[in-house]
Amino acid sequence: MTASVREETGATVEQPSLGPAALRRGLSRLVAHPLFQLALLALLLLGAGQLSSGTVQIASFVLIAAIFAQSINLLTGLAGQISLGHAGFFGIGAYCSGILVKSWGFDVAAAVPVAVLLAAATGWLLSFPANRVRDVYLAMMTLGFGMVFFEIVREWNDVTGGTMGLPGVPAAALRTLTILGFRMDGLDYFRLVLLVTALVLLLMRNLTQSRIGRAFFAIHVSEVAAGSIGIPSGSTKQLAYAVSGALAGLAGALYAHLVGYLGPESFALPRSIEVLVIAIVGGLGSIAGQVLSATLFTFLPERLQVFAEWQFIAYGLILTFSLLVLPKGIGGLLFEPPRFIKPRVLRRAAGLTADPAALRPQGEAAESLVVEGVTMRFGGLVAVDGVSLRLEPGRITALVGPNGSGKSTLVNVVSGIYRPTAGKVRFGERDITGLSDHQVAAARVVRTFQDPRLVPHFTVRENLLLGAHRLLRHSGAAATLGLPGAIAEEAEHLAMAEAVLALAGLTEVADRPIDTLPYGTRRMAEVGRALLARPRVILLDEPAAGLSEKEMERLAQLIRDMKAMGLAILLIDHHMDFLAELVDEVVVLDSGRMIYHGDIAGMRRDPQVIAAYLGDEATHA
Ligand SMILES: Nc1ncnc2c1ncn2[C@@H]1O[C@H](COP(=O)(O)OP(=O)(O)OP(=O)(O)O)[C@@H](O)[C@H]1O
Repeated sequence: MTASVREETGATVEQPSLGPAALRRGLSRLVAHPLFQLALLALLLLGAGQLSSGTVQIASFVLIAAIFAQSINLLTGLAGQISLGHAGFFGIGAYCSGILVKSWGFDVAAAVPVAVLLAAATGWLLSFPANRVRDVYLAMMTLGFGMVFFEIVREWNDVTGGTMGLPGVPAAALRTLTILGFRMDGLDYFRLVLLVTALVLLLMRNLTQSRIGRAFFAIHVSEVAAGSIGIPSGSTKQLAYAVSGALAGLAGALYAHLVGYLGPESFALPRSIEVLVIAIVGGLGSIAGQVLSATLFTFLPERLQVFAEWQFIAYGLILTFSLLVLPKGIGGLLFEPPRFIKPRVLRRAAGLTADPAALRPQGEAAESLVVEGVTMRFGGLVAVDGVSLRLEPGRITALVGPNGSGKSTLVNVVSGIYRPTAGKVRFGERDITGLSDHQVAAARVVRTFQDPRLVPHFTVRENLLLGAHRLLRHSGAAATLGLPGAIAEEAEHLAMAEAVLALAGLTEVADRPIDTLPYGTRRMAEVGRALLARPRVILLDEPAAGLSEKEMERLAQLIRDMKAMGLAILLIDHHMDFLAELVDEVVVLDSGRMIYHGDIAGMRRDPQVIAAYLGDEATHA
C-alpha cells in the first residue's frame, strides 16, 4: 500500500511499498492493453450466446449504465460540475428516440443520433444558466432541470403518454426491434450495445487524454488559473454540458429500445441519484472503475433482487461507506491514477527535440505593455490609485510595496480578472482594458499567482503541457478520435514542455503528481506552465515566496532566461537582495499610489519609500 506523509515543505510524499501498489500497476497495465481489451470484447460478444436471455438483458442494462455513468464522469469527474438532474438528459434521449421510431416511423439508426443531438443541445443550453452559479446552487439548478423534465413528461399526454407512459416502443425485449432492416433479438441488441459501449469508452479515454480533457480539469480546479493561460471557462463548460448531455441521451435512447416501455418514473430523481452513485463509487475520473461500479449496481440488484424496497437506504449506505473508506472509489482502489497525455504523444515527443530559444517572440515588433492611470476601487476602498507604468521587452520591472498596497490588484487588472474603475491597459497598439482573462492570455500577457494554482493530480509534465493549450489548433473531434495530426501537434508542444522542464530544473520530477512535490517545485512548474503559453509579457506574483535559497537561484536564472528571450517581465517580490540582482527598474506602491519609479539603488535612498516600506532595512542595506 502507499502511505502519505507530510514533509516540512508541505508536500505529500508517496512512499512506495510492495503489494497492492504493484497489483494496481499490473491491473492498470492489463486493462489498458489493447490485446486484453480486444480479448474481453471478443469473449463478451461470443460468450453472450451461452447466457440465458434474462442475463443478457441485465448485461445490456449494465452497459447502458456504464455509458450513462460516463456522462457524469465527464461533467462532474472531469469538469467539476455537479448535476442532480441527469435523468432529464437520459429521458430526452429515451423519449426522443422512442417517439421518433414508434410514432414517426424513423429507423432506430436515424432516431438514436437525433436523440443524442437533442440531448446535447439541451446540455449546451443548460450550460448558460449553469455557468452563472456554482456548488450547491448548481446542484439545485440541475435538480430543477430534472424536475421540470419529469413534469413535462407527466403532463404532455399527447406526446409522451403522460403518467400512463409510452408502451410499444420497438425494442429488443418485445422482439419488435428492427435496425436498418435487420430484426434484432435480445442477444443481437446486447452485442450492438456492447460495441457502442466499447466505442464510447475508447473515445472517452482519448478525450480525457487530450487537450479537451485537460481543459476540463483545469476549469474544475481553478477557473481563474485556467483563464490565465487562455482556457475560457464559459465555452469549456458549454462543451462539457453538451458532451455529457449527448452521452446521457445515448444511454437513454439505447434504454428505450431495450425495454420498449417508457414511463415517467424511470426518469425521475432516483435515476439521477443512481447514476451519481455509480459514478462516485466507481471513482470519478476512472473509466474502468465506473464500468465495474455499473456492473455492481446493476447486475447484483437485478440478480439478487436486493435493494428493491430498500434501494435508497442501500445507496446511501454504500455511498457513505465508499466515501469514507475509498474516497477515490473502486477505480482508486484497483487502478493507478489515470494519466492525461496519450502514450502515443509521449512516445512521439520522446523522438523530438525542441529549443527553448523558439519561445522567443519571433518576427514580431517589440511592443510594450502600457498601464495608463489605472484606478481600481472596491466600494469605498481605492486599491489602485491612478497608476501608470510601462513594461518593455527584455526588461524586468519589480513591483514592490507594503502588504495591501495594491500590487496583486494591479496584476489582476492587467491580466483581465478585474475591469479597472478608470484608466487603460494597452499592449502595443491594442487596447486590452476590460478583456476577459483568457483573451488577455491570448493577447500573450500571461501571469502566475501568489498561491500556485496547478492541477493537483496532474503530473508536472501534464501541468506544463496545459500551458500550451491555447496554441493547440486541432479540433476537439480530432483530439477525441486521436487523429495523427492531433497527435503530431501535441507531441511538438510536449517536446517544448520537456525543454522548459529542463530549463526549470524539473526533468527529474516530470512524472510525479504535482501535489506530491514541495512548494518551490510547484512554483517553478507554474512559471514553466506560463512560459509554455508563449507570453510576450509575463506577470509573476511573488514567485520566490517560500523558496529555499537554492530554489531562488534556479528561479532567478529562469527569469534571466526569460529576459534574454525578450519577454517583458513584471516581478512582485519582497526580497530586496533577490530583486537587486535581477531587475532593471522598480515601481513602488503605497496605499494604491505609485510613490517611486526608478532604479533599485535610488529606491533604497528614497525617503518616501523608506518611510512607507523599507523602514530599517534601507539603513542596513
Ligand atoms: N476583491 C477585493 N474586494 C475588496 N477588496 C479587495 C479585493 N482585492 C483586494 N482588495 C483590497 O485591496 C487592497 C490591495 O490588496 P492587494 O492584494 O492588491 O495588495 P498587495 O499589495 O498585493 O498585498 P500583499 O503583498 O499582501 O499580497 C487591500 O486593502 C485589499 O484588502
